[in-house]
Amino acid sequence: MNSPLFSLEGQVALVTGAGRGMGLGIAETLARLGATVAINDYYPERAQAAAAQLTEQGLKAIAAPADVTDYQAVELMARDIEKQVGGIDIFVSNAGVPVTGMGYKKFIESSRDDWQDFINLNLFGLMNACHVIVPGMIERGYGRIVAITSESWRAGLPMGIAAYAASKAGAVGFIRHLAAETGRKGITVNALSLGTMNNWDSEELAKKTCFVPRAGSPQDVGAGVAYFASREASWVTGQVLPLNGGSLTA
Ligand SMILES: NC(=O)c1ccc[n+]([C@@H]2O[C@H](COP(=O)([O-])OP(=O)(O)OC[C@H]3O[C@@H](n4cnc5c(N)ncnc54)[C@H](O)[C@@H]3O)[C@@H](O)[C@H]2O)c1
Ligand SMILES: CC(C)C1=CC=C(C(=O)O)[C@@H](O)[C@H]1O
Repeated sequence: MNSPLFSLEGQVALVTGAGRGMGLGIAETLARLGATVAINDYYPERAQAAAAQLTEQGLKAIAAPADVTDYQAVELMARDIEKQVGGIDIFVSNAGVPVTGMGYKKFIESSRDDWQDFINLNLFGLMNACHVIVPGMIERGYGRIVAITSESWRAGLPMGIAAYAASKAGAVGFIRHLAAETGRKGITVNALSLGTMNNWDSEELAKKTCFVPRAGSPQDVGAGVAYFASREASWVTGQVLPLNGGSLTA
């Protein structure tokens, strides 16, 4: 019998920063589609609680704590996931808000240390994991990579997030090149670009700025990732899908 459309049965997915927020929504969606999900987070107890939340619902999940900005920690994490549940078929790079917070600051008032946190997480965090995970995907001839970026990579905003936006733009440049280098090996690499989401007290802003007048949810993000992560999306690569309720249309 053919599997149902968009089934991820038998596949292993790693989602970074999945202990809460958008990442947890992504992990739950992929698990509901049948994947075994490795829940990464910087905070081990957060990763464990999220994995327990999913397994209590009868879904397949394990905790995979690590700081994604630390290359060696990512290597160890990937090896451990492989040992426990098998090679990683789907990688979602979601961790993007530093554990020190967004630290909103006008660019000229920010320091090089402030910039470093964003670049380390959104650019090196993504590159570390891809460098570790892609060789296994190439060996198996299959892989799906999804990076979570932010509409701030393409829209100038006066919110004091220039370094964050630059790190997200860097991630978009990177995924396009990785897509070009891996498309012939059965791997697709795409990004979802998020607008105003519902975990940052931004419902009022979203009501004013979105055609669909609400902030986006972890379930909205999970559904977008599920498409890119599916076998069915095998001809979609190097693309960025805006997920923003219509707040930006160009
Ligand atoms: N929430 C929004 O409004 C919004 C808007 C646009 C884009 N985004 C993007 O969506 C993604 C998820 O955001 P969120 O709002 O759910 O974030 P969040 O802060 O609610 O959760 C992110 C998780 O990532 C973990 N994390 C942080 N640094 C890490 C590291 N070095 N290694 C491993 N885990 C780490 C945190 O511990 C946290 O549990 C991010 O990439 C963010 O940039 C969010
Ligand atoms: C442009 C707007 C929809 C927007 C972009 C990026 C955000 C982010 O924090 O990453 C949002 O807060 C949002 O306002």
